[in-house]
Amino acid sequence: MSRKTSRNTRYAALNAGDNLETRRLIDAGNRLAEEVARIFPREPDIADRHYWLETMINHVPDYIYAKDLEGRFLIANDVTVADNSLESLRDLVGKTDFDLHPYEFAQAVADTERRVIETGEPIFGIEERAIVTKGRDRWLMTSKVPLRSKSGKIVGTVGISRDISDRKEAERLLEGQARLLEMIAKGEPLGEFFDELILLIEALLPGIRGSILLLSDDGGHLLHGAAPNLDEGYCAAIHGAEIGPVAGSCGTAAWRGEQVVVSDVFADPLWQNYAHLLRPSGLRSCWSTPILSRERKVLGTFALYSRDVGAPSERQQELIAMAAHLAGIAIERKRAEDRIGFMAHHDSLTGLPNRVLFEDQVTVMLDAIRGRDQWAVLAFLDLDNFKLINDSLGHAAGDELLKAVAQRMLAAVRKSDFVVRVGGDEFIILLNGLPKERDVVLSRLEDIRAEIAMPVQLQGRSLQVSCSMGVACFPDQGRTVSELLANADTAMYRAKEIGRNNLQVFTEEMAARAHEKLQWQEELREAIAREELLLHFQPQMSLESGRIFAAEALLRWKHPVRGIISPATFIPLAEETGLIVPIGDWVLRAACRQLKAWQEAGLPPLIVSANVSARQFREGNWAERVAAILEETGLEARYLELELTESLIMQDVSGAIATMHELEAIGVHLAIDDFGTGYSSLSALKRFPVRRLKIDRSFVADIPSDGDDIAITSAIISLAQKLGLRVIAEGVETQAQVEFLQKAGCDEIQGYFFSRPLPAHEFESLLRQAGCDADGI
Ligand SMILES: Nc1nc2c(ncn2[C@@H]2O[C@@H]3COP(=O)(O)O[C@H]4[C@@H](O)[C@H](n5cnc6c(=O)[nH]c(N)nc65)O[C@@H]4COP(=O)(O)O[C@H]3[C@H]2O)c(=O)[nH]1
Repeated sequence: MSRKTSRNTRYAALNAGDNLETRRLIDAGNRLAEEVARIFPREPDIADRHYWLETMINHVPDYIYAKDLEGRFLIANDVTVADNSLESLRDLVGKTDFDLHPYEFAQAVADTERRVIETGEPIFGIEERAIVTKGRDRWLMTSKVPLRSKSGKIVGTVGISRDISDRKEAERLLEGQARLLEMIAKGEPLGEFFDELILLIEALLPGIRGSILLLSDDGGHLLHGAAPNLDEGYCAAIHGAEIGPVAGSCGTAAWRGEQVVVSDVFADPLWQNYAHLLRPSGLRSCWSTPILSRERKVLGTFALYSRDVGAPSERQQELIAMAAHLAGIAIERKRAEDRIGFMAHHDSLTGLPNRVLFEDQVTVMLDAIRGRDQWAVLAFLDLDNFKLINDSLGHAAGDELLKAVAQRMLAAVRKSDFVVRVGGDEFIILLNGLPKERDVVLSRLEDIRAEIAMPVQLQGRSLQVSCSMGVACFPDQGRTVSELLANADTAMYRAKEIGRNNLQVFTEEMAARAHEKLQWQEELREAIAREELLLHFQPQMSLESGRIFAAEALLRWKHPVRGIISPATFIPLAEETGLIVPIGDWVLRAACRQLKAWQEAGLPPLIVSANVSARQFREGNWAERVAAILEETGLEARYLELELTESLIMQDVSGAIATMHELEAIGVHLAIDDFGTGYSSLSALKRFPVRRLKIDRSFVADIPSDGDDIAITSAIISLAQKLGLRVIAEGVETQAQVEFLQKAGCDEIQGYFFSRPLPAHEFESLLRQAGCDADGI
């Protein structure tokens, strides 16, 4: 016995390797041998020994058996007999595995035993799937050693097999879970994931069939998810079934948000409307568990069907819970992915496709139309005065308006067309496959414009918003996406230029104008650096003293080719492009520097006034910039007057007043230019910290012949007097105008009557001649 023990130990060392089960098996054998040696007397009675041995092996839960050279069972312990569904050892002795099990398994066993017999070498720890005819299939870990006679001759085999089904199942579950998690991580299609999940559960629970149903977006119906081994007809019949308090296992589970176990579908009232559908399949029980989100909202159901009547076992419940949990993760993950994908390609406010999606798809759409006798029409669309609505009614109202407009556009186009929000209040509409007829195109687009212009109810008000459109047709007005976009943009620009609320189709002439404008813009950008800008000065005269008290600095551009260019030509461009900001700084610096130079040259005190554009004024730190320029040029603030147009102030009255106070605090004076054109209210005017009103040239021009202009001018003068403001009339050209203004009580005049704007040196001569008197400084 001790000799055998040491041999076994040696085998263990040789063959077991790292296999834990094998090692345990061998250790158990070794311990058994030692125990037998300890318990048995040295020379026991042979019958006792036989009995003891038999008792012992019958207590071992593993299968222990010996076979002859032909694989016939010679002896086996009780568990081997019982698990082969036999009554007694006698029923087993003399049988081979071919008598007991399916051919393939029996053959595999016979092959192993043959090897042991032929080599005389034992084999330890073979893992084999025992596919048995009777009883349940199981996984075994088997060791086989040669059975020898007393003389050492091999007369058969001895086998020990341990049922390792539980361990194998746990391993299989772990592997399956890992595979499923990997599928989730890789974002594999949900259908494939569900199939894999159900197949895993079905493999772990033989005879059971699984199904996954998904809750519809409206939350009222269950839709087919996966059921790889359920009858297709049954799946089709329950697809779209309504959920409710009496709606089979799944419909009821989704309705209640909790597991519904139906042990017998033919006896349970929950199945009254569905049982007949299941009858052909032979399935009897159905246990359905809701698949829940992290917030515990029902996403769908995971159901198991069994041929047996009954409820799930503890083990089955564990698997159901695991499967429903994994399905929930996969669905949520997929939805999050879909959401991210949607958000990356759509505008979050309106839900319309965004520019990314447009750029992804537009080429394909254009390619589809290429070669056909049709147009794809690309329209840029911009809401007119959207900013005003946004600023006055608030962003929430602006958002509502955008949503309403987006819906209207969508409703006005066909499914094959494309409406895109490019940003802010800008949209692109791509109409696909229109006949090449200008009238048809225009009428379609005008219909869309009319839809947009229908009143919208916002915050209890009825609002109407118009839009400007720029249009380019593929392929005639752009053969590539970028050409088409650029040309539609040019047409859109033109639509805005001619007063908004209209539609312009791209023309070559527009392109030429746009090109020319671009050139102007470049030249203007360089004009500052090339020192092509200069100032002219126009005197402002007091009607009381008849003397010059101020000079308005007026910008000129000395173009190397085009000669002197009037600011009326280039200031609008400078404002549009933002170049007015550096240009405005230059003007202010040059004006202050010139006045300081005149002061240092001994000329009497004089005010210099400069125009300020809206864009400059809106620069956040504008008052600081003015202060810095005064500091830099050394001019005292009280000699500087800034002319703000009435319309500039009216764009944002409270913001303008705040900036005006900042300027006032520095010591700079302010005047309102073009007064009378911007509809400032009397109450607003009272709040402006200004010193002077400048009557717009247009009212002065027809004085004294035009009665209306006389009335307006007189009203402005008396208004200014009442508010304690000085008033100056600009554009004064005639003696008659001067006389009228004098009589009306106007304080000051500016205009060709007295002098045109002059270059600095000529203005200086005029000053020296006429003298000056900056009263009130
Ligand atoms: N018909 C007529 N016109 C007269 C008479 N007296 C003066 N003018 C013109 O009227 C304009 C007065 O300037 P404004 O109303 O501020 O109108 C200015 C002002 O809005 C803008 N501007 C000029 N310089 C600057 C500047 O430095 N910055 C900004 N932002 N705008 C400027 O360009 C506009 C045009 O400037 P200019 O061409 O210099 O035109 C000047 C001046 O030459 C007259 O008796 N009859």
